[in-house]
Amino acid sequence: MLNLYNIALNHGENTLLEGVNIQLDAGSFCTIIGENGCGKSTLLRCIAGLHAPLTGAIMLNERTLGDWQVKSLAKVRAFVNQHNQVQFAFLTEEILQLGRINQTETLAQSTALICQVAEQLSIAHLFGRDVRTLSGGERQRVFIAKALVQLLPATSIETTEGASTHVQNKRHGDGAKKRLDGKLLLLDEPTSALDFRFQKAMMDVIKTLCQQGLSVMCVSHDINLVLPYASEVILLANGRCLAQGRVADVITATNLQQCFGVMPKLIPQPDGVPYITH
Ligand SMILES: Nc1ncnc2c1ncn2[C@@H]1O[C@H](COP(=O)(O)OP(=O)(O)OP(=O)(O)O)[C@@H](O)[C@H]1O
Repeated sequence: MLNLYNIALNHGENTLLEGVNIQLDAGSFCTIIGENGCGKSTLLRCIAGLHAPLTGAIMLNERTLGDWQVKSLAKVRAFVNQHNQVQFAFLTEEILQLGRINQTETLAQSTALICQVAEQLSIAHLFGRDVRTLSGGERQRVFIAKALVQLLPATSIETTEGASTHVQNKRHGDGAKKRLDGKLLLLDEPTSALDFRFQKAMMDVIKTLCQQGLSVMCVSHDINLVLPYASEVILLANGRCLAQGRVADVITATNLQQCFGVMPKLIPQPDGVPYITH
């Protein structure tokens, strides 16, 4: 659903990205890992349309980004920035409503979806609050919720099954997976401000949406948190893909040493994804 061909980007004499090729399928959770300043956010921002690459092409659902109409693109691609600064006195629910700005639906429909997503991400109690007064973690959850509100169909409802919750289509039931095919969520360090409980809760919500066809690209420094959820990994170094593919193939001591310049210890785990420590 997402293809990057030979992406390069410079800033002055500095090469920020070079020769980046990526293919992402529907339902994939791709995590991007690499040292500070290697170009992870720059890469996400290119896909988000905030930087124009010097060379190469980015195609979403087999259409070049530049060929998309802005409103259509906003319904299938959402970006959560690393820093969510707000200049004006928006209420939490107003931020979420911005996620539905391109939809042709009634206020009741958008409000219903917003309430469901807010409930799922445990931010409903923040309605009525100026987002500038929220804590870092509360604000991070609000902006991830806004991105989900932007991508989800208005008919989504929230259900609870045992300990886990998921968003499911009221009318189509088990046809849920089809509904999010072709939709892309770009996350730049989405759990950096979240506490122990919400880190896992957030990852579980996103995993469930991936099972419904959502594709996710997620930059994170919290390797041990994200790797168990990742269907694929990109190791970025100096703006180039050092390695990319399945976790088992990419997450090796040698690759990580090459990426970060320190030799890690990989402790085997029952799920096959090693715990990485110094
Ligand atoms: N507007 C800019 N002007 C000059 N240099 C920039 C600009 N934006 C980014 N850079 C540089 O590009 C490089 C890549 O930045 P980027 O934010 O993509 O890194 P990152 O891998 O996301 O890092 P981190 O892990 O610290 O968030 C860095 O060296 C950064 O200083």
